[in-house]
Amino acid sequence: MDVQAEEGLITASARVLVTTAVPVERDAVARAFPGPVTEVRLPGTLLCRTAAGWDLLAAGVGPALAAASTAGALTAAALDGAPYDLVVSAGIGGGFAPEAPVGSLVVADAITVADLGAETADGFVPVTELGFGTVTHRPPGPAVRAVSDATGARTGTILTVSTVTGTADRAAALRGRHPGALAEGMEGFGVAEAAAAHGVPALEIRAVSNPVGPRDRAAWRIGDALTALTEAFGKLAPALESWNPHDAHDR
Ligand SMILES: O=C(O)c1cccc(C(=O)CC[C@H]2O[C@@H](n3cnc4c(=O)[nH]cnc43)[C@H](O)[C@@H]2O)c1
Repeated sequence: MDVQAEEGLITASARVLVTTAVPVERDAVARAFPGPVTEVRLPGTLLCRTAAGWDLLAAGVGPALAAASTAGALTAAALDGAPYDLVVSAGIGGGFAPEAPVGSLVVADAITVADLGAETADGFVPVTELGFGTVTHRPPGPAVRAVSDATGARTGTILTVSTVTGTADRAAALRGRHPGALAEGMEGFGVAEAAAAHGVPALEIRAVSNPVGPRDRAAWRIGDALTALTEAFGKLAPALESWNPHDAHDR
């Protein structure tokens, strides 16, 4: 161990857990890594470990299952004496026009749950204004910049929703409440909640497969988004390898 490592200034390669919703997204991430992928069975779940040591988890669709699966993997790693340094929630998502067109990439500087709260006669009230909970997790700035610089991803808020937006009115309402929103998905906030419970920083990265707005399944470009996801991880993995987890709280 060199002097810098002893002083904790530089760590060995960060231990990274990447969560996706479904196996096809996990496999798109895996294609970015050279070498074989090995399977690691955990109680109730299956990790895919790349030759670079990154663990990939298809954690399920929606914030609840994503949180439960991510928490399980984090707990297993901690009990094994090899806790993760970083969790990355990744997948396809909806993009708000015109800033995040189909095929583009977004990295979150805020991971915000859009529909956790109460409906009132005066409109939606987030759970924090009711006096409890959290609605936003803020990823570490240096890691967000490393991803953005490496991949060209736009940086902004990624919303987590339990119901996919399907109308122009709903899209406009979300943008009205969250002017910095560039994309929406269904898992990021759940993953970030699990990571926060373990004191581990979290990122969210979405490759845009469809516009947020009126439902139009013919407009989905899932293949293009999965290709963008593979290309993004090919660039961001080396960038995050040199990111120091001790910078996690440095904005
Ligand atoms: O049936 C529909 O109209 C519809 C439109 C978009 C997405 C879906 C899904 O069921 C996919 C959910 C899955 O993919 C992520 N995702 C992709 N696009 C979006 C979106 O526009 N809004 C929210 N989530 C999206 C999501 O993270 C899930 O993993 C159905």
